Amino acid sequence: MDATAKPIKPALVVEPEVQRPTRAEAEAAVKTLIAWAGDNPEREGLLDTPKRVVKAYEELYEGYRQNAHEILSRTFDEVGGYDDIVFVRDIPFFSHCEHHMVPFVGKAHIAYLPTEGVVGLSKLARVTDVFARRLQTQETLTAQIIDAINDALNPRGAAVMLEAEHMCMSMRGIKKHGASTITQRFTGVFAEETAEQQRFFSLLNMQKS
Ligand SMILES: Nc1nc2c(ncn2[C@@H]2O[C@H](COP(=O)(O)OP(=O)(O)OP(=O)(O)O)[C@@H](O)[C@H]2O)c(=O)[nH]1
Ligand SMILES: [Zn+2]
Repeated sequence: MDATAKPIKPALVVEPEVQRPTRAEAEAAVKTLIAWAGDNPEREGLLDTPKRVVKAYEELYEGYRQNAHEILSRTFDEVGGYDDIVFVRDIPFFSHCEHHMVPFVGKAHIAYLPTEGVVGLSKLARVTDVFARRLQTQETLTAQIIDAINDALNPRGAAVMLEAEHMCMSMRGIKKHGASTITQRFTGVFAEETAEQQRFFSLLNMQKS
């Protein structure tokens, strides 16, 4: 390998390294799971369910076919020299835990300090979805979002906080409805300077007008 080549970060790997089964194989697997749950996959109400589930999976897991770097590649320089904090909070997301394939649902709060122009605000929400629409842990999701922002925008600092409820803890297992999990990661000046970190928290807690 060329010693200067930049290694691909796992966060930016788009395609899983597995052979994708055919749609028919995926539908057959759903049929098996219906029977495993205890129902009859041949009864009328369930006949089209494998098709619908596979179609839903295409949407729920579309992040595997998307590229965060591409989404963040379009930046705007004409922002009147603005170089202070850009903070988008309360971005709703849905993901699925990689242990049980059950949803976890919550909000992302994302901030960065621009250096080379700013990115469209919606792109921060899109990047959240690129990684949320995969099988995840909340920790990995947090790390992948901030890695993608750092990689694409080279900001002076970035901060990502996620708060979510995991249905695998509410609907099954320990059954603790309402428990929320918070994960956060700071890089650059948000990691190095307490004052910047405090600014993140005060904006996070600021009353909405
Ligand atoms: N750290 C972390 N754990 C998670 C996440 N999503 C689910 N889990 C946990 O993953 C763990 C899997 O534990 P296991 O003991 O292997 O599986 P299990 O027998 O189904 O566990 P229980 O949920 O306790 O019934 C559970 O404790 C879940 O709460 C996540 O995003 N991050
Ligand atoms: Zn789980």
